[in-house]
Amino acid sequence: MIGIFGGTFDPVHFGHLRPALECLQGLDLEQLRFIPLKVPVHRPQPCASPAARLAMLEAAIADEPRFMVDARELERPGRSYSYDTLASLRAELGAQRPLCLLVGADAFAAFLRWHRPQEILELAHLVVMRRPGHRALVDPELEALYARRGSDTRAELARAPGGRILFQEVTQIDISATRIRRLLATGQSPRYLLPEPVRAYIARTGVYDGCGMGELPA
Ligand SMILES: Nc1ncnc2c1ncn2[C@@H]1O[C@H](COP(=O)(O)OP(=O)(O)OP(=O)(O)O)[C@@H](O)[C@H]1O
Ligand SMILES: O=C(O)c1ccc[n+]([C@@H]2O[C@H](COP(=O)([O-])O)[C@@H](O)[C@H]2O)c1
Repeated sequence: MIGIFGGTFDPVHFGHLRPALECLQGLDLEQLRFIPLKVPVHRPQPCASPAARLAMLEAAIADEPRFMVDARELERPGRSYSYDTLASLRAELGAQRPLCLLVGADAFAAFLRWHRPQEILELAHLVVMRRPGHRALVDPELEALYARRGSDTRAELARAPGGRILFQEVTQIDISATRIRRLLATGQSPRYLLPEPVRAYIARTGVYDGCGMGELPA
């Protein structure tokens, strides 16, 4: 099984990395691809450039052999729809290989408003990571989807290319990229919230200088 973890990663932090590693280990994934988006469908444009977010991701995962960065969304013009990304991965990896799309609880809560959600679920399994302060099953429609597609076992995911939804227990880490950008905007250090090479990259390049504070999630 291959894992796919899409995000803005503006910047990548330990709230991404530790839960992602626990999914990799818990589901015994062959590899986990971090896929930074280019043009968000659902939120304002990222503060750091695609090249900077890519460089920070590469620095963050360099020591974990089964982690890799996949830059296909950065190379594709237009909005970064997850459906398009999964369709292109499917074309490369074949119809049968199980794909697991990792999403945090907040991303999953909005899943039915994504572009072509039903088709996404045909192309891949969804692996939902709980996240502090966020509910995953937020409405009856999503609950109904989970009632039909929910799964508790890795074995069930391994048997099909996609179509199941699994909640993976992960360490709860209350870190967001918004909070890190706010610290930087107020001249405070983000040290220990993200990997040291990423912190050093930010300090060296000034990539977040002049970036707004952003809204903290409620
Ligand atoms: N602390 C965390 N715990 C679990 N999942 C997380 C955490 N932070 C982010 N994620 C998940 O990682 C994916 C990418 O998130 P993203 O890059 O938007 O990070 P973020 O910290 O939420 O950023 P921002 O604060 O800019 O919205 C999403 O599926 C999100 O739910
Ligand atoms: O394709 C969509 O319609 C869609 C809508 C919202 C979010 N996503 C994807 O969900 C992932 C997490 O998004 P975010 O904002 O939490 O970084 C990222 O890969 C987004 O491209 C995708």
